[in-house]
Amino acid sequence: MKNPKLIGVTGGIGAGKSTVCKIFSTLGVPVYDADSRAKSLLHTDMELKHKIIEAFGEESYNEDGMPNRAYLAGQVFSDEGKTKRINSLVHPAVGRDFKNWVDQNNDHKYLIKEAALLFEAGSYKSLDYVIHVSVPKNERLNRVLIRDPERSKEQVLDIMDRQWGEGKKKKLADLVVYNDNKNSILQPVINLHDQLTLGKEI
Ligand SMILES: CC(C)(COP(=O)(O)OP(=O)(O)OC[C@H]1O[C@@H](n2cnc3c(N)ncnc32)[C@H](O)[C@@H]1O)[C@@H](O)C(=O)NCCC(=O)NCCS
Ligand SMILES: Nc1ncnc2c1ncn2[C@@H]1O[C@H](COP(=O)(O)OP(=O)(O)OP(=O)(O)O)[C@@H](O)[C@H]1O
Repeated sequence: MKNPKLIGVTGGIGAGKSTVCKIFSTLGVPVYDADSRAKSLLHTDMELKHKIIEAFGEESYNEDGMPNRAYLAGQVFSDEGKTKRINSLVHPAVGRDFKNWVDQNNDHKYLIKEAALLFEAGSYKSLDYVIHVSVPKNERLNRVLIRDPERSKEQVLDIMDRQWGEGKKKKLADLVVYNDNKNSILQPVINLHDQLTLGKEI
């Protein structure tokens, strides 16, 4: 057991967290994708499923038992109170799941937790370092509209309103990686990997 350092990768919707994490993954570093895990827990964690139905109604799940994501997105992203409600149900379940995952991957020098809401959810406090992937809001909007053709501009702006702004997150981050049209993320990520592999501080 190497008692791995825990590194968070965060950033607003469309910043490029998954893109950054693909590089870490290619370098052989295990990545915990909190957003995907959260979605998976919505149907595999029965206690969570019951709580979601209690809070948002039977329509929260399709007939095949899978979450009705479009319905849930419509519910939670347009209403701050409802975002808080789903977060208060999902985040503790993700926290437990992440702990188990760390225990299963503890033979690495460091591990990555990718999550959109590391700061908002407070879970950054249990990590060693947090990397914030930064891209101006307009550029993120453009990228998400290309990536997610099913979302309207208003829906993406609603999601952005549910997340903290760039300034607040940059202040809390240990390192900011710029993924705008002027900078490449490749070299900063490789440099970081070298530092962490050698056990150096960020
Ligand atoms: C409401 C759900 C079912 C909608 O699913 P859908 O496939 O439409 O969206 P997806 O999960 O891909 O989210 C799109 C983007 O929205 C952002 N986002 C997701 N959940 C939240 C949230 N609770 N608050 C703010 N932003 C969020 C992220 O940037 C994410 O990448 C889903 O987002 C969900 O289960 N959210 C609650 C879980 C959660 O908090 N996840 C994020 C951190 S663990
Ligand atoms: N430097 C870049 N230039 C242009 N497009 C990019 C760049 N980096 C990432 N993208 C694209 O932007 C989109 C958003 O990136 P990605 O999915 O990695 O973001 P994310 O932060 O994981 O988003 P989300 O919070 O929605 O999960 C993707 O389609 C990705 O291919």
